[in-house]
Amino acid sequence: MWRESGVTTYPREESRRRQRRRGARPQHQGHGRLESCGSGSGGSESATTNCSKAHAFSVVYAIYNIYFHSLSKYPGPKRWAATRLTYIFSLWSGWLHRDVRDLHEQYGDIVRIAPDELSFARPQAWQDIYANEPGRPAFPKSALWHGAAKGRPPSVLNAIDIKLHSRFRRAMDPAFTEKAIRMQEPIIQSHVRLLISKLDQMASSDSQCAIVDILRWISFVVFDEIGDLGFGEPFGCLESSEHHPWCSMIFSSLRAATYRVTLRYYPAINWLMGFAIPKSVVKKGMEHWQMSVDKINRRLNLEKDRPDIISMIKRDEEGVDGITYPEMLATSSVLIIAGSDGTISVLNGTIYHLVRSPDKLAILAAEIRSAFKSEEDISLSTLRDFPYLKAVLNEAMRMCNPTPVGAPRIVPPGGGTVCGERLSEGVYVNVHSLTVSRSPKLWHDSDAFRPERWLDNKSPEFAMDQQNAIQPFGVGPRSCAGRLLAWAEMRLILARLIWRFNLLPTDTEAGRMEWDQQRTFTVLERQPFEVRLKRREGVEAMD
Ligand code: HEM
Repeated sequence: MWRESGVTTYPREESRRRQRRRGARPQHQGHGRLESCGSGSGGSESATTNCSKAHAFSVVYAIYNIYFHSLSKYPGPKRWAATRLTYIFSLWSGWLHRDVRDLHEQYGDIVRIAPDELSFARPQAWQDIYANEPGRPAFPKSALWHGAAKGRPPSVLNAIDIKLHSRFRRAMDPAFTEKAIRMQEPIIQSHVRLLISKLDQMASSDSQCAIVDILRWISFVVFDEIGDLGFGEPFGCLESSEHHPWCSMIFSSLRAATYRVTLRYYPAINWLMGFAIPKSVVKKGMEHWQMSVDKINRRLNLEKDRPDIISMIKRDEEGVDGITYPEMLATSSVLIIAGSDGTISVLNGTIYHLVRSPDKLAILAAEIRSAFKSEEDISLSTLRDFPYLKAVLNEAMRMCNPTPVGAPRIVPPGGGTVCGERLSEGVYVNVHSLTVSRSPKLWHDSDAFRPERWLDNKSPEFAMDQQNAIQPFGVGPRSCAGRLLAWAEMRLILARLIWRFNLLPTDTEAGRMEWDQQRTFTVLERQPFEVRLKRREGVEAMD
């Protein structure tokens, strides 16, 4: 390692070695090459002149960005600094998370990844960007990335104004406390029980062993749970063993939403969006919204004291001390997405690593199986005190971060300081989650799944690990509202799976899925993952 411009960098050879170790990534196209206009054989003279002017402007703009912009002093490739296009093409390819990680390896822990954006790979940046500090609020979200869609009411996720957002959080937070989750436990347990019984049937029907796409089943249970808590009715995924159209729609729309957002970087061509998006996609989006409206209306007509999230969110039609009906509509849709995506990815990632690390799985199985005589004794309150279970999930969140690209913020009017660097208003900043999760500067044996690093009595080799480098639930006023619920669900689902089944690898194509070969469109685009499930000896089949 050496230092350049006050920023620690890796030798390029080390960077190349790491790339080789991770394996070649699938080919993708369009990497930051600016299209040349050319004159075109039949083009008119004026078109040629306009094209030449545009070309000249692009060149001047790129030169300005590279050499004269206030961020020029920061390291990074010229191709990324010259125009936003390189970033956008990388984002569209689904490999932005890995491209930026490679840039950090090559250029250090502060890298310029667009004319007006810096990526940070230092733990301190979490505090500086996302936390409220005395006399200085957290950096805001930007309208570009998080602005509400036209004609839609604001939700907790896209409420950019600080006061509006804090009204949302004051109204919602009571639905996510320890006490609230205790009240929600019977609903959560009922879905986990149905999951286990469905899997048990599959394991029984095929000589006590079944190959299952565990990602699919985790998605079913998480969607049913959050649907029941957030909309007042499950999606019925477990019952039908199929994704409900609402859930399938989310999967297919995230990539399109990422593409759409990037057009906002170019307001002059943003209008193209109307033509670029196929009518069928627009229609599906409207059906999706209508489905949410119908669901929430049905729930609001149900009894008030059903212990779910909806009943615990404070309402106020004046919008002063609670959230209004339209805000509730927008927020409950968002809750289903925010409340499912991370949990599904982390649980899938946990199982992915456990089946590849039988020694760790054996320790976890011993911890869980020795503690409970009966599966029905497994409850949220008992699982809180299981150190290895907690360590396994923490390590899975490090290795399998559901949002490896991070969460962009914008420097507010008046400027701001991140890691000692004074930045002017309007600069985009981000902590790059993938890099800080896997950096060998921050973690011992950084690319290996080692839950032991999170134990109180960890071995000295992990003493220098910087555990505050990862913040899977974010930091500050906009950090995850549902983190306690996420922990509760993850502990319960994993413990009950392991209590009943032996989880084994399988040599099918989906069983050989490589975690780091998954693409990211804002969140991870998960690939099917198969495992073999075998009911433990001595455990009776479920009714
Ligand atoms: C392992 C699972 C989860 C992870 C890793 C996770 C992670 C995160 C992160 C990093 C953020 C902040 C995003 C940003 O700063 O832009 C966030 C926000 C949020 N999460 Fe989660 N989350 C998880 C599960 C849940 C669950 C179960 C719920 C409950 C329904 C939930 C509800 C929310 C909400 C409402 C926000 C928006 C908070 C705000 O803007 O004030 N999350 N989550």
